[in-house]
Amino acid sequence: MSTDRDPPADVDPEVPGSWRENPIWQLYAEYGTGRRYAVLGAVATVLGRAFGLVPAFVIGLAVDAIFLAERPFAFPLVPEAFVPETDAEQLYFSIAILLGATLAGAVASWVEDWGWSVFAQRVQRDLRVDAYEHLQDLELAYFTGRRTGDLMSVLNNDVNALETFLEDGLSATLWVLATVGGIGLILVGLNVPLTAVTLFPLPILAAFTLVFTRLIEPRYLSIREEIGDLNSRLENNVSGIEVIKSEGAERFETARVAEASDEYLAANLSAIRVRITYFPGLNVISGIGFAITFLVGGLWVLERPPLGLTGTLTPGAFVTFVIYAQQFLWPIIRLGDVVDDYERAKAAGSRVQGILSREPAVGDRPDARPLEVDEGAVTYDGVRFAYSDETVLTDVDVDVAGGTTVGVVGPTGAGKSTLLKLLPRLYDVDEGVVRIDGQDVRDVTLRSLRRSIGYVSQEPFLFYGTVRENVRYGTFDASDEAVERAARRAQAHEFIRNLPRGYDTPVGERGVKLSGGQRQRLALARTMLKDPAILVLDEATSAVDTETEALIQDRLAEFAADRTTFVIAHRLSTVRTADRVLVLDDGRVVEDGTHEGLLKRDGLYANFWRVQTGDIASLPREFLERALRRQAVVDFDDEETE
Ligand SMILES: Nc1ncnc2c1ncn2[C@@H]1O[C@H](COP(=O)(O)OP(=O)(O)OP(=O)(O)O)[C@@H](O)[C@H]1O
Repeated sequence: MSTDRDPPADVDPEVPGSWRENPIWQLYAEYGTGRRYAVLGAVATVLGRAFGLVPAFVIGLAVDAIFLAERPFAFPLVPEAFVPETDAEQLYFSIAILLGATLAGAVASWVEDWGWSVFAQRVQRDLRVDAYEHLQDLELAYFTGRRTGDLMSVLNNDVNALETFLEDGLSATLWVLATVGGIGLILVGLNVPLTAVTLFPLPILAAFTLVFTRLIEPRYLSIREEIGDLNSRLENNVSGIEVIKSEGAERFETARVAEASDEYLAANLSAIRVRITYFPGLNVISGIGFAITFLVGGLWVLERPPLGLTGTLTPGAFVTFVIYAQQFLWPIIRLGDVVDDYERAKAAGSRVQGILSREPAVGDRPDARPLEVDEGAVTYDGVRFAYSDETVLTDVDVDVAGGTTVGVVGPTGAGKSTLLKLLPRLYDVDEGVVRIDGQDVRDVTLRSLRRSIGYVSQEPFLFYGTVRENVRYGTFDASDEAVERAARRAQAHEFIRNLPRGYDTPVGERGVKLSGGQRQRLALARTMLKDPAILVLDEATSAVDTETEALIQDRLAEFAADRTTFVIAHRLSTVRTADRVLVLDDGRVVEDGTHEGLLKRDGLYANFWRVQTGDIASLPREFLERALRRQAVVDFDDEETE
């Protein structure tokens, strides 16, 4: 089964050998539903090539039959009755066939492009939607372990690379086969020995192409790596522009971008050096081959067959040979491109497959039932949890009666957020059980579970859209009145009204910039509209000023009265009125009671209270020493100071 420690999306999984396991084949088998378009494209490709070969043949025939009278004016597929008799008529007939073939070639080319494009575009669309749907079903841990840029590049660049290959690569392969096959057939029909001479450079061209592919492959790979680094740097810098400016780090960053660009440049130049040698090399080889055909054919027409060859060669057949011999070069060059596109598409396909074949670690069990919330009682029973190697929660046993408001406090990194992320199964426990009204959260459907829990985080995310759309997010059928009611309850209505277009003001990326406190209030409104049975507020009001917080608290108390509510807060005044306060330290629940009770107990909570009421002088020395040690652990986490 997959784990957190799987390779990131930009690392190609091993591609198995059998063609059935080839990622392009697998994706084609699954998504190539528009196959009839591909078949249409293929037929048009072959026909188009056939029409494309007609002119050289007709010119050769016209030279021989009309001008030199060396052979009869006869076409392979045209009945004799249709062929005119006089030279002038034969010339017009030849021109008519040339024009007809050109026209038919144009129609075939249109059908070819249309068929292949529709086929490839459909695969691209279906594959992207499917890969996205699958990706969003994967557990949160999958996302936190990966760079956003990598995942974006799978959904964008890799899916596009596949589309390019399906659209251009497959048709180009057929085009090459049809060209070489068609020319070969005609040449063999005209003169077998000279065909052998004309085809002579083919194996040399193929070997030369193979060497080129071997040399260029690692260079292309290194270009992809360098562009990945450069993109990550640019993406990071654009997101962090505020820090760059406030730290006056523009020159430093320009130098870093220049450095990444230099590496990209070097990688590109290295590939360019190989590529620009390849194409002239192809020209030289095929040019020599062409010259040999010209020489042998020329001598043959002028005097007699050279090199001990036998048979006849008419001047017209010689012209046809010369034209076709030149046309051999292009299929080979195109084949080089196809091989290149194929390699790229195979790597891209295996990355897309990497996402599609991954089973979500957090998902519905086959027999999952909808969650039934009655009281809203929450139980943590012997819970242990670790993010990969680091154990964050140990032996957590908590019983919360339905309708209770529970404050959760503790030093930074104690595991408060993690504890509550286990409730909507953003992560699954490693040991123990989390229950809601006696039902293991892993036994119920994710949809019903998450509908029943409202989770407001410290840094709420706003989608690009209007304020109204953001509040309505998740409760998509809510009326405008309901949206406004929720906003009033979250103390957001007043500031929304003062925005340029009120509830219709665009926010989120590229929208009006809202303050941290305003964003938090929109997120609260979103949750209040959802009206969940269980509410989790994770530092949900940390960014609002104390005066607004007091107002929000008042409304929240009313909202939380009949539902189970967890409130994580550093500001202890926020949890003071809670029915119960859990104090977490180093992944364990170390204190549990009411505000008054915990003050009397004179433990960790009481010391936090002293800090917040400014009574630093009466803090025990031991508390300060522990705080210092804890800071060291938080700051230098990987050095394991404790
Ligand atoms: N997605 C994650 N992947 C790996 N480790 C994580 C992840 N999220 C949190 N942690 C680690 O787990 C520990 C507990 O984090 P958590 O956010 O639950 O603490 P917290 O008590 O809510 O802290 P704070 O008060 O600072 O928000 C920390 O050491 C943190 O570094």
